[in-house]
Amino acid sequence: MNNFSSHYDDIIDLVDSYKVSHYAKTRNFLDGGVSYLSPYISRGIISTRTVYNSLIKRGYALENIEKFVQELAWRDYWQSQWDFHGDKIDSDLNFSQKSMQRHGLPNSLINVRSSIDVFNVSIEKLYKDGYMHNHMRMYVAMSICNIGAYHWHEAAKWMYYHLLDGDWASNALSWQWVAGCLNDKKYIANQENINKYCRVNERGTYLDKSYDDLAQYNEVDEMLILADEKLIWKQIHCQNPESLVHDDTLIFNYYNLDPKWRSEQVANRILLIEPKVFERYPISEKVMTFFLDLSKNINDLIIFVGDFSELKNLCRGEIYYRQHPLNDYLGVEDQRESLSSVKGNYSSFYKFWKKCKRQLLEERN
Ligand SMILES: Cc1cc2nc3c(=O)[nH]c(=O)nc-3n(C[C@H](O)[C@H](O)[C@H](O)COP(=O)(O)OP(=O)(O)OC[C@H]3O[C@@H](n4cnc5c(N)ncnc54)[C@H](O)[C@@H]3O)c2cc1C
Repeated sequence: MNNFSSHYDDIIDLVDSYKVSHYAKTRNFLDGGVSYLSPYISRGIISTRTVYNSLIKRGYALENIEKFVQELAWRDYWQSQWDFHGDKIDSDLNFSQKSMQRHGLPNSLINVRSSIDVFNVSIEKLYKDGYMHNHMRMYVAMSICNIGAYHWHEAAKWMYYHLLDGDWASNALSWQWVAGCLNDKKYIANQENINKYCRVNERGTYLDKSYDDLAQYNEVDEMLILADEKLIWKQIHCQNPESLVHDDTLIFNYYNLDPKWRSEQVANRILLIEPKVFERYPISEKVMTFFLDLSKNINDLIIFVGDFSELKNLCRGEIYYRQHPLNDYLGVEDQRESLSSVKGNYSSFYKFWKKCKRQLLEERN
């Protein structure tokens, strides 16, 4: 069971005490030495840069922790793709999803009735803890999209709904990567692979086949029944203020909860919850509670539920916010922190990484 603390000092302790040495060798195993930092990075309470700086300060050299830093860079890469493509990441980006036959979600998986036990255990854990290991996310996504022939979009929304680290760029684009919408190649894993990385020994399942057989799959009975699943976010009720005390206003939101951001500035601190964002990308009650708990690290924060335009009417002075593709705010925009300043559209992660790594090495010299 993962208990994700919402206290800032605990989070910084986690960053500063993370032992990265076994990461490259063990990260693909369900019980491997991963960092569990994604809920904090996704909520913008810390950044990929915070994590990298902590490692460098502790004496690690980039060459010895490259795999881990590459994973941090994957996150920045997906973000830069979202910045570049905007809403286009909500549909098949580079290639249409091939052999797709249905929309919706398979009842067996999302209601924990799969004939593959380790899927049931992991999905139950997702509902309970709000976390799923990266390799399991890939297995579940490939089962839904490439075996069950479901379109990726609703399934991605379902996973995002339950993840404490829900980040629409990492989520939607990873689902698209699995479904072959980014590079026209579908990701498939068979039961032997799952058994190895999950340390189980399941036999005779629908995935217990050779890769050639799996590539020819037509239909799997247990994947055909659609779930009647509605993702509803529970609006929080709060009384919006009628006026604000200070001249300037800092906007925090689902993607920016950094208590260190402009912390010296005298300003109103507003947690802006725009219903239109959560209607489009709903989150579960559990995830909402975690988000609100994390926001308590920001002193004197006022929760405002409504559109930016309504908030703007209450503000006298300058409005400050951090850049994010979901924001259509007006005011002074600060950049988000990332590993490097590399931005824009890169057709492959490795082209992006090459530039990012060069910057990281240059900054060392
Ligand atoms: C289908 C699918 C859906 C996903 N949805 C999300 C999501 O909604 N939010 C999210 O943050 N990540 C998502 N990921 C990426 C990845 O699974 C998680 O970032 C990772 O599992 C988080 O666990 P960790 O912090 O222990 O990672 P670690 O392995 O310790 O990695 C350190 C950090 O690097 C970044 N990272 C690691 N792997 C990836 C990756 N494959 N892609 C992007 N960044 C990565 C994360 O910020 C992570 O915190 C998804 C992956 C898949 C395959």
